[in-house]
Parts: sequence; structure tokens; C-alpha cells
Amino acid sequence: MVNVDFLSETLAGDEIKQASGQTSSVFWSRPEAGVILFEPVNGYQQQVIISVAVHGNETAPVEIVNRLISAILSNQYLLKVRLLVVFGNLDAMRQGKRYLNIDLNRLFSDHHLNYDSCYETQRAAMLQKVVNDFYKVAPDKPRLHFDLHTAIRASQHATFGLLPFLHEGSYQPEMLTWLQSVGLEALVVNHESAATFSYFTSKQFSANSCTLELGKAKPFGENDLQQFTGIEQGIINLITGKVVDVSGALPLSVYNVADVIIKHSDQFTLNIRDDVANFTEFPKGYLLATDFMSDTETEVIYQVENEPGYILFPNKNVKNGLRAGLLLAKSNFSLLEKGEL
Ligand SMILES: O=C(O)CCC(=O)N[C@@H](CCC(=O)O)C(=O)O
Ligand SMILES: [Zn+2]
Repeated sequence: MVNVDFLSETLAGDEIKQASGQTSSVFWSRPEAGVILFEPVNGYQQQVIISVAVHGNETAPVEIVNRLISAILSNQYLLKVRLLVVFGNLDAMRQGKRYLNIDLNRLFSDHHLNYDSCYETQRAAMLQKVVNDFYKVAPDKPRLHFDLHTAIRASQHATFGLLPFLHEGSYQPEMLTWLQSVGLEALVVNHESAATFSYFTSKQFSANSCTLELGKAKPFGENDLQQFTGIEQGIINLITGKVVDVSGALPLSVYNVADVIIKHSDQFTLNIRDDVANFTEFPKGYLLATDFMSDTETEVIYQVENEPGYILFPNKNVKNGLRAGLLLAKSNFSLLEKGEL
């Protein structure tokens, strides 16, 4: 295994050739296909989950994390955290698709139970169990989860994070410092529960969780990983316990989710062209989308209420009932730091 490429082996199929092993500093094991656990021989302070390919065609994070796995297995880093690396939607990754039947990132927190059984519902149930097994070992040690994605559209912020809604408390200062240190351009703060992986770990396990978006989705081999050295180094710092200095970091732009655009029916129309980049500004009054709910015969209108509004992830091709975009409002980092968002 030490010389095996985790990505190549995972792409080849679900067979796990070697289930566990050990280097001089770390025990490793593979509880499921596409999942690898690292446990430092000399103990640890934090428990970290790094997930990638929850959408199968989002390959840059997979390439970055695969490099990291090889480096850990060849003893390049002295791990100071217990680390779980998860490749999410394996069959979709093998076929270069976002998903096969249902978007895996809409199935966590038991939302998979709302659908007929398929590859993604089974994978969501299995990943929930893997996460539970991982975190329950050390309930008193801080938990972190970074779920790495790439976006469908171009973006005015090349790299950004989405913080899951917190029902109580505020975002951990150490996590906010780390997010600043990796060179992200923006943070988006959610204000309602979701069926995403990062919301699941945050809500269910009080993990300090964040979805990270790294550029635009491209096939394997076509990514310019140089764009993401900040994130890659940030993950290395995190897992090797290196303290980061953010005194010279650029201030992060911060946005609140002002409205979630839901596609209710086939009559949904989106008034945003395909070439409009994420975080594009729209004026007050702009009609973003319309829909019709036939059960109550109600017309639904999504409009920019407060000036200006910024659009994120507009997508008319999602299944009915799912999120077709987020409308954002500008906020600022100091409010986030003070726990006032
Ligand atoms: O570009 C897009 O439209 C989607 C990119 C993506 O997969 N984003 C995640 C964000 C998850 C979150 O809100 O935390 C997703 O839509 O699942
Ligand atoms: Zn994604």
C-alpha cells in the first residue's frame, strides 16, 4: 500500500487490496472503499475529516488530497491529528459526473431516507456511519471537517468557503483563523439547515465544519493545482499541528445567505445566463427566478429585495424541490469574528 496510489486504486474499483498497515509514525486503515483513516502512533490533539468528490466531477481537491495521502504514507509529514480522508461519490467520480441518480450533497442528515434506494442513498448512509465511528472514539477532542468542492460556474472569488448554519454558538475562532490563513477570498454564512455533508458534521457532531470551493470543475489531469497551494499548505499545517500567522493575511469578503432559491416545479425559470459568474451583483428589484406551485396554484417570485444582491450557484437543472441558487448580501469579517452573524 505504501507505494500504491490511493486515487488510481479507488478509480479502478471498490476492492480494497490492503485494509490496514503502519509506517513509523502512523497506523492507517481503510474501513470502506474510498475512505482512509490515519491514526498517529504518538497520540493527537484534534480529529480532522477532509472530504472530496462528494460531487464526482470535482477533481482538483481529489488530486490535492491524493498527493497528501501519498506523502503521509511515505512518512513525509509527522501527523499531529487523527485524520479521516473521504472520497465521496466513487461511481460518479469514475464516470466524471456530478452524481449518477441523486446529488449526494443533498442526502446527509438522513435525507437519504426520503428517496428510493440507489448508489448515492447507500453511500450517504455509509458515510454517516463512518463519520459517527470516527468521531465517537474521542468525544472530548476538537472535531474539524473540511469538505472540498469545485464550482460549476466561473467565480468572481476563485476560492471561498461556505459555513454551515449554526443553531447555537458561534464559529470557532481557530477555524476562522485557519480559513484566513489558507488564502480564501470569501466566506458565505448559511442561515438555515441543509442536507449537505458539512451541515451534517456541524449539527450532528458539533464539528467545526466548512465547505471549501476551489475554482471551477475540470476533468482529472486538467487542473492547475498551483492555484490552490494556499489550501494545500493550509491542510498540511493543520494536520502537522503548525500554528499559522494571519497578521499579514488579506481581509476576507463575507456574505450572508439572504434567500435560498428553490426549484419547485418544471415551470421554474431562471433569469440568469449560463455565463454569469458566481458572486455577480444584481440590482434591487431584479427578478432572479419564477416558479409555480401547482398544489396551491401559487406563483413564486425570487427577486433581489435589498440592494445589492449577489448570486451564488444558480442552476436551473437541479431536481424539483432542491436548491437552484443562493442570493447573498454583503457583510463583514469583524461581525463574523465577534459571533454576530
Ligand atoms: O457550482 C455549483 O453550482 C455547486 C458547487 C457545489 O457543489 N457546491 C456545494 C456547496 C455545499 C454547501 O452549501 O455547503 C453544493 O452545492 O453541494
Ligand atoms: Zn460540489
